[in-house]
Amino acid sequence: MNVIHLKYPHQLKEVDTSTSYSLALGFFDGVHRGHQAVIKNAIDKSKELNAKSAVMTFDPHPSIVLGGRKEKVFYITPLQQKINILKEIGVDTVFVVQFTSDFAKLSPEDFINYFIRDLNVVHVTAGFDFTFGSFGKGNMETMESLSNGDYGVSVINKLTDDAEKISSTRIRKSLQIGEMEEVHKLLGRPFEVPGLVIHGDKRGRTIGFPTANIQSAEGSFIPAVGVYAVRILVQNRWHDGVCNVGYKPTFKNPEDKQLSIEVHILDFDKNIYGEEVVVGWYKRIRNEKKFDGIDSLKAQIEKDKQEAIRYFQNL
Ligand SMILES: Cc1cc2nc3c(=O)[nH]c(=O)nc-3n(C[C@H](O)[C@H](O)[C@H](O)COP(=O)(O)O)c2cc1C
Ligand SMILES: Nc1ncnc2c1ncn2[C@@H]1O[C@H](COP(=O)(O)OP(=O)(O)OP(=O)(O)O)[C@@H](O)[C@H]1O
Repeated sequence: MNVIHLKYPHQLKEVDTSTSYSLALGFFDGVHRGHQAVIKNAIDKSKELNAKSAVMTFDPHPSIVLGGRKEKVFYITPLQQKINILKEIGVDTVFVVQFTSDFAKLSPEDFINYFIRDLNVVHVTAGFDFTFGSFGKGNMETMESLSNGDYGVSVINKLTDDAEKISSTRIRKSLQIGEMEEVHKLLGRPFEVPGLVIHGDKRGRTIGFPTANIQSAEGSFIPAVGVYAVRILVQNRWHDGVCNVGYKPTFKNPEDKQLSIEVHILDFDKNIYGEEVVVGWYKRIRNEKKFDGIDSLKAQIEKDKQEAIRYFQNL
C-alpha cells in the first residue's frame, strides 16, 4: 500500500497522475464499522472502474486546528495504526492531508479542484454526514453538484447500532468508561494498544501472579482504570490474560500517580522484557481497589482470572 502525504498548497510530485482513484473521504478515526462500509464501497467501485482504491484522511484531527469541541478528542487509532488497518482492509493508497488553518479555509470548490480533480479521482465515496470546505459548507449534495460529470459520487447511509449512529465520538465515550464490549461491537474488532514490555517492581511473581508491565506506544489511549479480560500478542501469538490498569493502591502511595498497565498472561512463563506486544481489550471486570492485605488481593486476582477464562470460553 502506498502512503502519500499532501500539504496545501501541495506539490503533485509524488502523485502519479496517470493513475485514477476511487476515493473514500473522511477522518476515519478508529476505522469503525461505519467507516468500513464507506471504504468497502470505494474498493468495490475501484474494481468496477478499473481504478486504484484510496482513502483520504487528515492529520492532525481538525478539532486541534479549529477547536470548538466540548469533549476531549483523543485518537482511537493514532495515524500509523489507522494506516496499518487500511492496509489490512486492502486499500491501495492512503492520502494523508496535513490539516492546517490554510487548508481549513479552502472553499468547497477549491477543495474539489485541488484534492479531487488534481488527484485524478474518478469516484468519491463518503457518508451521509460528510462535510468539507471552510465552515463545513460543502456536503454530499455539493460534492455531486460540483462534479460536472468529472467523478461519480456514492453516499453511504447511516450505519447504526441500537438505533444510534456508530461514530468515533461514541466509541471515545465508551473507551473512557472502559466499556470494551461495546467498543468491540462498534469497531468490529477489539480495541488494540501497541506497547513494549518493561521492568516493573517485580512484586507480581512474589504474589503468584507475574505480570508483563506495558509501556504503551506514544499517543495511545488507555481505557479507564480497572481490571480487564485481554488478549496479548507476543511473538506473533495471541494469549489470554487479565490486565490491571491503575495505580496499585494496595502497595503504592496514592500520591504516586504513576499509571501502570500490567498483564498477567495465562499459562505463560517466558521472559519477555523488551518485546513489542499488542494488548487487545475485551471486557471490563471490575474497578481497581485498595485491599487490606496481600492475601485478599491474591484471592481477588484469582477470581478475576477465572472470570477472564469463562469469558474467553464463551466468546
Ligand atoms: C488481574 C489483576 C488485578 C489487580 N487488581 C489490583 C487491585 O485491585 N488493587 C491493587 O492495588 N493492585 C491490583 N493489581 C496489581 C498488583 O498489585 C500488582 O500486579 C503487583 O503489585 C505486582 O506489580 P509489580 O511487580 O509491577 O509492582 C492487580 C493485578 C492484576 C494482574
Ligand atoms: N455510522 C456511519 N454510517 C455511514 N457513514 C459513516 C458513519 N460514520 C462515519 N461515516 C462516514 O465515514 C467518513 C468518516 O467519518 P468521520 O471520520 O467523520 O467519522 P465519525 O465516526 O462520523 O466521526 P465523529 O464522531 O467525529 O463525527 C465520512 O464520510 C462519514 O460520513
